[in-house]
Amino acid sequence: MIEFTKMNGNGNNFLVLENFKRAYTNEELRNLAIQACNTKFSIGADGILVIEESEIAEFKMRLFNSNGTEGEMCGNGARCIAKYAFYSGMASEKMRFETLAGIVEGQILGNEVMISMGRVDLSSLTLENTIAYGDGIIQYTYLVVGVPHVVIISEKNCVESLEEMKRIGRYLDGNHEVFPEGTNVNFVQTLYDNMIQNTTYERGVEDITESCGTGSCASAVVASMLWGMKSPVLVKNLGGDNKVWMKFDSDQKYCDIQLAGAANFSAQIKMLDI
Ligand SMILES: N[C@H](CCC[C@H](N)C(=O)O)C(=O)O
Repeated sequence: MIEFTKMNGNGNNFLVLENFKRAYTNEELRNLAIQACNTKFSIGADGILVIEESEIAEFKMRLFNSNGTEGEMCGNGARCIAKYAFYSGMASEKMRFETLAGIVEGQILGNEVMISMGRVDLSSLTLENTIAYGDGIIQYTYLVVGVPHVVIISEKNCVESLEEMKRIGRYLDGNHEVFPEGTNVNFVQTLYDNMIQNTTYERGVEDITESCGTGSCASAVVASMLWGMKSPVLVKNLGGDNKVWMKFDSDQKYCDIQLAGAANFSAQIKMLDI
């Protein structure tokens, strides 16, 4: 029997698993993610968030996506883990934890959680790349915010439906010549002055999710660089809002990013039949 806590950040939902004594090997965690995240035959989730000991911070967060791959970072997941650590007495309101993408800082702010994502390297960022798709081309920006992200302006590329977003997402994620590690794909649209709509196809889930934290940050950076949007940018996702603060270096080569939004508990689960 395996005990999980189910949590979500704006509907981006995870099964939290403690693995302090390294009771589960990487292989077991991969298989567990594939099995437990299956909605029809098991519990269902976008991924498993694993908490382990860290030698350089208070604890370590790992993400195993629903297809069994391990992601380096997860913004919505980081908020959930911070809340989990706080409510289970592992950390105080302010904490530092390790991820494969480096150390992040979390702060509990009532029902919301703020995550300092650290410095994002923008030195190799080109805003308008093109790639062939069907009979035409797609214009996109590529940047890494902990994990790889493509940002596509929906209107400019005439992307209208979720089905089309999923098709484009799967096509780019699967194009390993251009994206050797695969990629998350965000579709962004301006709503008002400092407000955007962001819809994300997630690598590792191979589908559109309700929200993506690192994707919200990637889209906010692009909105700021392309449209001059001022920080903080309110990022509307299908499942709720994320707020993104950005501080660019004077030459725009680096950006310090903070992400805030909801993190909620939904269930305590004992998984049977493994
Ligand atoms: N949903 C996550 C991103 C997960 C990244 C994962 N899909 C990968 O790239 O392996 C977030 O809130 O930032």
